[in-house]
Amino acid sequence: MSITKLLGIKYPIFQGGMAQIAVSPLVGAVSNAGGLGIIGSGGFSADRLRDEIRKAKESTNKPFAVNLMLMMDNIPELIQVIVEEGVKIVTTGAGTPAPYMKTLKENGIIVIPVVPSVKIAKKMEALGVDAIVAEGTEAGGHVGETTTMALLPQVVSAVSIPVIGAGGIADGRGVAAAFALGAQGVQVGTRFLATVECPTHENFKQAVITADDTSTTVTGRSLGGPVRSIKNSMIAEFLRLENEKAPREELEKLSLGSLRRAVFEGDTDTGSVMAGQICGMVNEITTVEEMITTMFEEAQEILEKLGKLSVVGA
Ligand SMILES: O=C(O)COc1ccc(-c2c[nH]c(CNC(=O)Nc3ncc(Sc4ccccn4)s3)n2)cc1
Repeated sequence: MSITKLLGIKYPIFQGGMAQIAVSPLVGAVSNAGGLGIIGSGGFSADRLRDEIRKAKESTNKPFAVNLMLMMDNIPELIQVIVEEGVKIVTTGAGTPAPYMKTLKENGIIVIPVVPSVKIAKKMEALGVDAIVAEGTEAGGHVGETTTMALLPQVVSAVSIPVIGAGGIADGRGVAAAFALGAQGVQVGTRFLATVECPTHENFKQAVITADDTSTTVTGRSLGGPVRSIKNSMIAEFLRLENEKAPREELEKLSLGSLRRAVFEGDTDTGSVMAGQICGMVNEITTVEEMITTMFEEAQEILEKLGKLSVVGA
C-alpha cells in the first residue's frame, strides 16, 4: 500500500517533527496543503502536547501526526495523551520505540520511526513498525553518519515496508532523487523553517536563508549524540571544548537552553540553529502551500522527463 493511501494524504511529504518548532500554525498548514503535519513533542509536558494536538485539530481536518523524541523521560505520559486525543500516526526519533509498540499498536496507531542506519531499520521492521524514515547525515538536528544518497537505497533493499527519504531534500529534484532511490515519500525539515507559518523568530529564518552549503557542522559526537546545526560562536566554542576533551557537564551547560534561545529569542549567535546542509539552497521564505505545490510540480516534471531519458550512450 502506498504511503499516501496508508496515511490519507495527497502529497507524500512529511514535515519533520522538529522539537519546539513543529507546532501550530506550521503543522496545520502542512496538513491543509496535503502533506503530513507532524507535532514535535520533544521537550513537551503531557499538557502542552494535548494543547498542541487540540490546536492542530482546530486548524485542520486532515491527518496529522505526533513525533516522539525517545530521549525524553516522559514518553509513556505523552503516549497516553496521543491515545486519549485519538491521534493515529506517530513518528519517532533518537531512540527505539520497542517499549511502546504494544500500546501504540493496540490503539491502532501507525508507527513510523526515523532511522540513521540499515541495522536500525531492520530492527524497527522486526518490531512491526508500519514504515521507516531513512534520514541521512545531511539533515539538521540529531543525525547519523551516512549520507542520504548511500543510506536510502540500502534501507530500501533491506526492508519490505515503505521507506521515506530524509536529509538534504528541499525541492523537486530532491523528491525525484528520493523516488529514484526507492523511497515512497520524503521527510523535509530545513525547507519548512523558511516558511511564513514556521513559528520561529525571524532571525532564525534569516540565519537559514543566508546560510550556504558549508554553513553547518556536527557537534556532540563525543557525547554520543551528533547534532547538525549552523555554525556560530556557540558552536565554535562547543567544538573547541570537545577537541580539548572538556567534561560532559561543561558541554551540556553550554548547550542548555540554546535551542529555545535561537528559536524564540532569535539569538542565532549563541543559540542552537539546527538546520541541514541543504540550507545553502533555501533562499526565500514562502508559504507552506507554495512550497509543497511547487516541490511536487517540479518533481512530477522531472520524473516525466526522466522516463524518456536514455542513460545508455547514444
Ligand atoms: O537504538 C535503537 O534501536 C535506535 O537508535 C536510534 C539512534 C538514532 C536515531 C535517530 C537519529 N536521527 C533521528 C531522527 N532525527 C532526530 O531525532 N532529530 C532530532 N533533532 C533534534 C532533536 S532534539 C535535540 C535537542 C538537542 C540535542 C539533541 N537533540 S531530535 N533518529 C534513531 C534510532
